[in-house]
Formats: sequence, C-alpha cells, structure tokens
Amino acid sequence: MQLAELLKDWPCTVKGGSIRIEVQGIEDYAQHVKPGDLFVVRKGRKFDGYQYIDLALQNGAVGVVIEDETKLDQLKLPVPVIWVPNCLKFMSFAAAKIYRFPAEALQVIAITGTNGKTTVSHFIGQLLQALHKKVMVIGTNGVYINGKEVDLEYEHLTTLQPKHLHKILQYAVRNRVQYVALEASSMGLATHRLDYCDIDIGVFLNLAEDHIEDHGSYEKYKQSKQILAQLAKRIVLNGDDSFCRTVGLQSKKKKTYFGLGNRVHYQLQILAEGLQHTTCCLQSDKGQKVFTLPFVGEHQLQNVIAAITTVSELGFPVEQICEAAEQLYLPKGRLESIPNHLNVSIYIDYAHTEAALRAVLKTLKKTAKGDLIVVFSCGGDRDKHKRIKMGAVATKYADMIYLTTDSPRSEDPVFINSQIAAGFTSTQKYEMILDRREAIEKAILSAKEGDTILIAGKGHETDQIFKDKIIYFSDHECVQSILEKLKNKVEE
Ligand SMILES: CC(=O)N[C@H]1[C@@H](OP(=O)(O)OP(=O)(O)OC[C@H]2O[C@@H](n3ccc(=O)[nH]c3=O)[C@H](O)[C@@H]2O)O[C@H](CO)[C@@H](O)[C@@H]1O[C@H](C)C(=O)N[C@@H](C)C(=O)N[C@H](CCC(=O)O)C(=O)O
Ligand SMILES: Nc1ncnc2c1ncn2[C@@H]1O[C@H](COP(=O)(O)OP(=O)(O)OP(=O)(O)O)[C@@H](O)[C@H]1O
Repeated sequence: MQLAELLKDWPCTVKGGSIRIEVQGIEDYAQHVKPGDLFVVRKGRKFDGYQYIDLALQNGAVGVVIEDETKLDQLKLPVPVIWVPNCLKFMSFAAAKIYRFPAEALQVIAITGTNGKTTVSHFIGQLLQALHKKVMVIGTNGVYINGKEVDLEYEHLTTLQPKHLHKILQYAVRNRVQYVALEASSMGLATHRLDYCDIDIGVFLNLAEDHIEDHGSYEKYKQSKQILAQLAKRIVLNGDDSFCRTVGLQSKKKKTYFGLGNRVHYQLQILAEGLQHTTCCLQSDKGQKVFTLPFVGEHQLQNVIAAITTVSELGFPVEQICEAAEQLYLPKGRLESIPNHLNVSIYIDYAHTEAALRAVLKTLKKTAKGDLIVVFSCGGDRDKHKRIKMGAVATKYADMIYLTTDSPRSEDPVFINSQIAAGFTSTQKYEMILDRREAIEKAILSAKEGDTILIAGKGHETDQIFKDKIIYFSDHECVQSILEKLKNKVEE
C-alpha cells in the first residue's frame, strides 16, 4: 500500500522524502523491521525508541513515525518522518489498513475480565466448532483454529499487538475461518491494540484487583476494561458481577446479561452437584434445557454460561448449544488433572490472582476427600498487594502450604514468600522450599491416599524468569517425571 494512501484521513505531518512509496508493514521493534516497513518510534518506559532509528533504517525501514513533534525538525533522515498525535493508535489503524481490515469479514467476539478469559474464549471456540463452524481462538495460550494450535509468527501476549493481530486475522479470512474469539486484556485495551478491530460482541466476565501497578491505579485498570464496551457493537455481561452491571448501566449498546443469579437473560440454575459433574438448567427467552456439565465450581459454571449466552446471541439454538456444552473441556493448564498411581488427586492450575486462587481452592475443598495441599508463590515485579491476600485465601482453604518460586524476576523469592506468609494465620502449617521441583516433589511424597494437591500459578507456562536467567520449567512435565521416578522405585 502506498504511504499516501495509508496516511489519507489520518492527522499527521510529513517531513522529507516522498509519500509515493510502497509500505509493506508496520513495526515498532527496530530489530524486527523488514525492508518496506514503517518504523514507529516512541519513548517508552524502559527504552528511548529514538536510539533505535539507525538500526531500523539499516533493516530497511522506508519511513519513521514519531509522536514527539519537536523531533520533526531535528531528525534529518533519508526517509519521510511522519508525526502523528498518538503512535499506538496510529499503529493500530495502520496495521488494520495494511491487512485490509480483515476483522470486517469475520464475526469477532472479544472477551475481557480479570479471570476466565482464556477459558471462555476456548469454550466459545469449542461450542462453535461443535455447531460445525470454523473458529479461531486467540489469547494467552496461543492461536488455535478448531482446537488445533496454529504455528504462526507473533509475540505471545494475551491480546496481540495490532501488527500481529491483523496479519493473523487476514490469515483467518484466507483460511475460511468464520468466527474469532479473542482475549481482550486491560493492557491491550489501554494501549489501543483493539481500536481498529471490528468487534461484534464484547463479553464482560468479572473484575477483581489485578495489574494495578501496570495501570497505576485500580480506577485506571477498571477504565481500561470499560473500553471494550465502546469498541464492541453489542455487549454480553455477567449479571452477578457488580462491575459488569455498572458497565451495562453506563452503556447504550445492546446488552445481554448472563449469570447464576436472578435478573439475567440467561440463567444457569444448579440442579445437582457430583464430584466431577454438575446438572444444570438453562433458563432463557430463547429456550430452556437441562444438561450435565463435566465441571464443578461456581466460577466454571460462570464461564460456561458466558460462552453459551454469547453463542446463543450469535444466533444458534440453545438446545444444540447446551448439548454441545456437555462435551466442553478446559484449556491447557486450567485445573488440569494428572492421573497417577498414588490415589492422590493432582491438579495444575493457572490461578495467579486472589480471586482465581479462591475460586479454585473453594472448588477443590468441596471435592477433596482428604487433605488439601497447595504449592505456590507469586510472580515478582508486579501486583505486590495481592501477595498477602493470596496468603489469606490459601490459609482459609488449604491444610498444608508449600511456598516455592514462581517467576520472581528481579525480586528475591524469599521476600515474595514472606509477603504471602504475612496473610497466614498463626496456626497455618507451611514450609518454604524455593526449588519448584523440590517443592512439588515434597508435596507429592507427603500426600496420603485420598489427598488433593493443587500446584498453582503457572498453568501452561513453560518458563521461570529470574533476575539473571530464564529457565525452562513445566509443572506438567515436572509432575510426570516425579511420578515416573516413584513408579520406577516401586518396581525396583
Ligand atoms: C514491558 C511492557 O510492559 N512493555 C509495554 C510498553 O512498552 P514501553 O512503552 O515501555 O516500551 P519500551 O520497552 O520502553 O521501548 C520503547 C520503544 O523502543 C523500542 N525498542 C525497545 C528495545 C529494543 O531493543 N528495540 C526497540 O525497538 C520499542 O519497540 C518501543 O517502541 O508499552 C507498550 C505500549 O504501551 C506495550 O505494547 C508494551 O507491552 C509489551 C509488548 C508487553 O509485554 N506488555 C505486557 C505487560 C502485556 O501487554 N500484557 C498483557 C496481559 C496483562 C493484562 O491482562 O492486562 C497482554 O495482553 O499480554
Ligand atoms: N470465572 C472465573 N472466576 C474466578 N476465577 C477463575 C474464573 N475462571 C477461571 N478462573 C481461575 O483463573 C485461572 C486463569 O483462568 P484463565 O486463564 O481462563 O483466565 P484469564 O483471564 O485468561 O487469565 P490471564 O489474563 O492471566 O491469562 C484459572 O486457572 C482458574 O484458577
């Protein structure tokens, strides 16, 4: 696309060079610039992007986009320098335009909330697939088409950056995908990543304290989430959550409420709870249906009703959707059960917020036959306020706690754990074993038949980030190898 065409109708000032040049892509990371790209440069939190202009030009940038107007006359470059008022917004617009606004050819559902985005987006994907539709799911766990991970080049984030998002949406269109369920993180919304993505339905799940330090305050975190109500053509909201109710009240968009409680358009009533299953009744204007879900726990039922409501609002019959819901399964690292020969229930779960840890521990406490043992810590360099609260939650539900190491980043894991332990009661039994493998091993070895172990915080992740290194670590593989070792010992 010609630069002149790209800049049409966009507020900007251009200095130097010709605007009759072809632009192939848009890139803000100088090392990734390819010949024909526009390089977008910002002074960031960590780096001054202006220092990377030379590198971007060496890599073949055909233009440089800036947002600091004073630099317009200072920069003497062999390519056009384009000033725009807001680089992030421009990047979003330009990426959508370069890839020809692919979202317009798709039905896009964007899901936001503190907890459950990945789960609900995968549930929506599974339901649509069961209804014979081709669907892409984009989020923390990667990019999937009809349940299979797609091997594409992009930076793994919950909400992809526009330069990757629109390219992947174009790929979806070319591969005849009809629906896309994507996660909308607060950071993604705040940094305009979804501004030019045509969103048909915005789904609001819940709000709890998280990412406060990233945003500066809880108020700003809340405001970021609310952006989705402005971007989406219509909204589907959790009627049981006060933040979602407020979003609904403030929005003039068409809205549909779901929940387990009253005053909602789609209500999921719990009829009977087993150890692994819940029989429910869906009540809605679109129909009524009794069906059995392969999950227990209020939070999981909230996720299911969010997905059912969204798919019903896309025009599918509730009868068929509820039948398909009986086959739903959780995405990788979400209450993932590891079968074993010890007669111990072992689960890996991505709970890394107070609300998530509470939801999962509450659920396991109900189903646990013996003691409930939890292994966890908290990530470093973020949301320090949640540590004491997670400690209090763990103390409320767990019989034994092994404090270990998550991704401490620049912090000392002993200090992180001391902040968690500040939330424990004086009688709480706990032990700190910093090596994550050793902690998991100790939890498994100490468990009696019938006990339940929850390894929380890292779910599907496969790394641990330390001050000076990043190491490969998968909770799943770790548990498997410990179980293997124990089995071999028994056989010897
Ligand atoms: C670490 C971090 O938070 N970075 C975010 C931040 O970048 P920044 O402004 O601080 O930029 P910077 O790193 O100082 O660099 C300044 C400039 O120099 C450029 N640069 C920098 C270094 C280099 O080697 N080469 C180079 O070209 C950069 O591309 C940038 O243009 O501001 C940018 C725009 O506001 C964000 O896109 C960017 O998100 C990065 C991609 C990131 O990883 N963000 C995470 C926190 C994120 O978005 N997470 C959410 C999940 C969390 C949630 O649920 O809200 C997600 O959606 O994944
Ligand atoms: N509706 C819910 N309410 C509270 N906790 C939940 C809910 N759904 C899932 N969880 C908990 O949160 C964890 C993460 O779930 P999921 O990955 O679906 O959320 P997410 O919003 O995508 O998280 P992230 O933004 O960190 O990627 C789960 O492993 C579970 O412990």
